[in-house]
Amino acid sequence: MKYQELVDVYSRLEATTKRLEKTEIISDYLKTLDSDTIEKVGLLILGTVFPAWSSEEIGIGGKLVERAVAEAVGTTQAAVEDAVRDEGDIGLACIKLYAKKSQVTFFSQPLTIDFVFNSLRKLSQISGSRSTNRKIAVLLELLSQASATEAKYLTRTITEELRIGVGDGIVRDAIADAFDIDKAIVERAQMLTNDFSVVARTAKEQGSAGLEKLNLTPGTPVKPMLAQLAPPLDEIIPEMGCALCDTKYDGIRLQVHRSGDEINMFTRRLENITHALPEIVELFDEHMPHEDYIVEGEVIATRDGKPLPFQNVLHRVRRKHNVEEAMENVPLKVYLFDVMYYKQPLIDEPLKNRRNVLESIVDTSVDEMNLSTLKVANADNIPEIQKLFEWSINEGHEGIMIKDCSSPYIPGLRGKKMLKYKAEPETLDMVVTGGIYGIGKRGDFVGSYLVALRDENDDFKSVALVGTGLDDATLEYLTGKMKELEISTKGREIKVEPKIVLEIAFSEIVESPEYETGYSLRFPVVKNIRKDKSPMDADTVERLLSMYRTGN
Ligand SMILES: Nc1ncnc2c1ncn2[C@@H]1O[C@H](COP(=O)(O)OP(=O)(O)OP(=O)(O)O)[C@@H](O)[C@H]1O
Repeated sequence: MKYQELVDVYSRLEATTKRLEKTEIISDYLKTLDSDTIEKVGLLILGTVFPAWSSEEIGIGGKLVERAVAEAVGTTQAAVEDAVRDEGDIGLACIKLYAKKSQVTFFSQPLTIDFVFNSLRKLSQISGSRSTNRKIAVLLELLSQASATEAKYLTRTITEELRIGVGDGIVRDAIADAFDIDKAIVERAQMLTNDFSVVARTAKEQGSAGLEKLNLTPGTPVKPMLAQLAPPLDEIIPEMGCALCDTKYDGIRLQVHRSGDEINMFTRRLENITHALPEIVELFDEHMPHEDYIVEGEVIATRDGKPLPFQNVLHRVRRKHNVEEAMENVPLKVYLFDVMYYKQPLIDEPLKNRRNVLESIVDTSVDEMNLSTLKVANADNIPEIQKLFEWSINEGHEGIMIKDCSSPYIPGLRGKKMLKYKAEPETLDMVVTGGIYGIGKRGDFVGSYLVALRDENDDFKSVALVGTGLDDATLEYLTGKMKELEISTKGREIKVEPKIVLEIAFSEIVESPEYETGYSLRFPVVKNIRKDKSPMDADTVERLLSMYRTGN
C-alpha cells in the first residue's frame, strides 16, 4: 500500500475540524486495507508507530530532522531553520522547501506504508557509536524518496506532532463504524490492550466477537480507572448503597504486574518505571504470591513515618543515577487498593470481591507493604466516613476515595463509580502551548505561560496566561523546556509543542472572549509541574465547562 494514500487521508483530515467527517474519512479508508496494513495504520493515523503501552519512542530531535531535510532537498540547515520559523512548523516548511528541491532522485520508488512504518521503528533501535549518522541515513532514505506532502507528514510523525486533530476517540469510532461494531466494545478492547494495531486488526478479522475475547495480559499495562469529584457524602453514599471508602494517598499510582518470574511496574501514563524502584520490585517479590497478577496501589514517600508531597516520589521515578542513595534518602511505602488479575482476569468482578482477593494475597507484615485504610459505608454510618476523612487528613494524606462496591474495574473510565473527596480545592491539569518572555533582567526567562485544555477533537484550546507560583529554579527549568519544544518565537512570544503539563489552581472560572475556549481563570497559580502526566492525560474543555456550570 502506498504511503501517499495515507498522506492524502491525513490531508483530508487536517482540512476539516468536524469530528463526524474525520470519523467517516478514517472509517472509509480502514475498509480498504488488508490485515497487515490496517495494523500499521491503526498507529500511524495517531502519528505514532508504537502502541500506547510501549515506552519506546522514535527519539529524533527537531534539529536532526532539519538536517536530514536540508540534505534531502539540497539546501543548508540554516535555510530549513528559517523556513520552520516562517511557517511555524516543520511539515509546512517541507512543502515550501520541496517545491524548490534541487536534488533529483533517480530510480526512486514510491514509499509504501510498510517501508515507512518499519523505517520509523528502526530509528528507535539505533544507539551507540555513529548513531547520528546512521539515523540520518535512515531519515534520508525516507525523505529523499518522499513527495512534498509525504515529507510534510513524515517529518511531523518523526517529531511526534502530526497535527491532524485525530485522537483515540475518533479512531475508536472509525473502527466501530468501519466494521459495524458497538463503540463500547471497541473502547473496552482499546482500554485493555492499549494497542490500536491489535484492536484494528482484530476488528477487521474477527469482528466484535474477537474484540470481546481480548483481555488483560500481565506484563502489558492497562489504562487506569479514574475518579470524579465527589458530591457531599450524605448524598452520594445513600445513592451508591454500598460504598467502599479508603484513604486517598498523595503519591504516584503504581500498576504492578507479575508474569512468570518477571515483575514490571507502570505509572498511570503506562510508563515502565521498574528500574527506578528496585526495592519495590523486591517488596512485591517477597510479599506477594509467585503467581501472575496485576494489582494497583499508590506509592508514597515518607520521612520519619510521615508522608511527603508527591514530588518526592516523582524525583525517585525520574532518577537514572544514584538510585541506591535515593533509596535511603526517600523511603517509599506502598498502599494497595485494587487487583485486576490474579491467576485470571478479575476486572468484571465487583469491587468488593476484588478487594477480598487483594486482602487474601498481600502479606502486610512489613512496614512498606500496606493495604489502603478502608471503611465500608452505607446510609447508616456516614459519620464514620467523615471520621475516616478527618483521620486521613490528620495523617497527612489527601482525603478519601469513595467507590461503588458493585462496580467492575472499567479501564480508562472517569465515571461515577469511583469518586475523590479532598480537602483542597479542585485544580486543572493544563497543557502549555506558548509563553511570553519577561522584561529587563527577567528577559532570559519565559515569565508567563499560555495554558490550554483539550477539546473533543484533541486540539488544545487556550484558557489563560499564568505567571504566578513559580520560583526561580522552576522558571529556569521551564524556560529550558520551552526552548527544547519551541515551534517559533516572535518578539517576546514563544509558541511551543504541547508537551508540558502544569497543575493550575484558581479562584474562579469566568467567561472570556480573549481565549480560544471562551473562558478563563481568575487568579491562576501554578501548583505543580505534572511530569507524571502526558498532554493526553490533561484535563479537557468539557471538564472546564462542567466545573463552570456546577461552580466547582
Ligand atoms: N485509595 C486510593 N484509591 C484510588 N486511587 C487513589 C487512592 N489513593 C490515592 N489515589 C490516587 O488518586 C488519583 C485520583 O485522584 P486525583 O484526581 O486527585 O489525581 P490526579 O492524578 O490529579 O487525577 P486523575 O484522577 O486523573 O488520576 C488516582 O489516580 C490515584 O493515583
